[in-house]
Amino acid sequence: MRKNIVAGNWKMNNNLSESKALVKGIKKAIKGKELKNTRVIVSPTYVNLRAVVKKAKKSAVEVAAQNMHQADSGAFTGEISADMLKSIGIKTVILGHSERREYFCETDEILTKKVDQALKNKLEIIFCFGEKLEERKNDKHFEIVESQLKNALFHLDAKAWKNIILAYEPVWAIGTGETASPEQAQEMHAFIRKIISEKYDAKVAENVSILYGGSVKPANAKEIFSKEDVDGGLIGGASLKADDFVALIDAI
Ligand SMILES: O=C[C@H](O)COP(=O)(O)O
Repeated sequence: MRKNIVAGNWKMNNNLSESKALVKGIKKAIKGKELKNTRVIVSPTYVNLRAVVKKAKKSAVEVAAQNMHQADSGAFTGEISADMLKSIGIKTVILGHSERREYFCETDEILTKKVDQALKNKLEIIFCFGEKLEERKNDKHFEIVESQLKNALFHLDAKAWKNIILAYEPVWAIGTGETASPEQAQEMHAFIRKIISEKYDAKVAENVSILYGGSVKPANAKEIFSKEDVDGGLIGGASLKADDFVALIDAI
């Protein structure tokens, strides 16, 4: 059975003490809570990963990296490898976030390499994708999403999908305050499950968690998360305050 997931992407926010305080707050707030079928993940910036992993120890909070490089090692100044992440206790990595695609020129081709590299290193992937506003306006959103998934993930065999979490994030809804309606999210998530089922089988499609991301906050989370094919959220802004983030966990 697939899991619900509430994942906080802290992006380029929180210095060391802020990161430690935030994870401590989340850890304290969820202690003793019955999380049932829900995973809680936070994703600090690289330099704070180790400290957050340490603070999150002996709690239900898992820690993910926001990115990694596709090569094993070598002359790639400023980059981080899968092996480095693993060596500090990281088991999950976010790949393909629209900010990486937009500001750091990450193409489907590069993302395919990153996906393969992560899986080769036994890292679980939260794979992000989603259409831009123009694409939605021109009714191209299904086509775009399908091509993003096909290009970076459909070369994988069915077994590999055990280590894939999908995060549908319409670019027009990220950090804008504008959320996809629960119906728009459900429509897209059902479409995603359908194309995975067609490519693989119903079991793979049913077992993959599909998160929604884009201006999810305590006020709208319950309605979005209640949709059948929405298995939680990848949260930006609202993951930066422990109270808000925990309210989202409660909304599942
Ligand atoms: O990774 C998270 C998404 O980009 C959503 O960000 P947001 O909740 O601030 O809109």
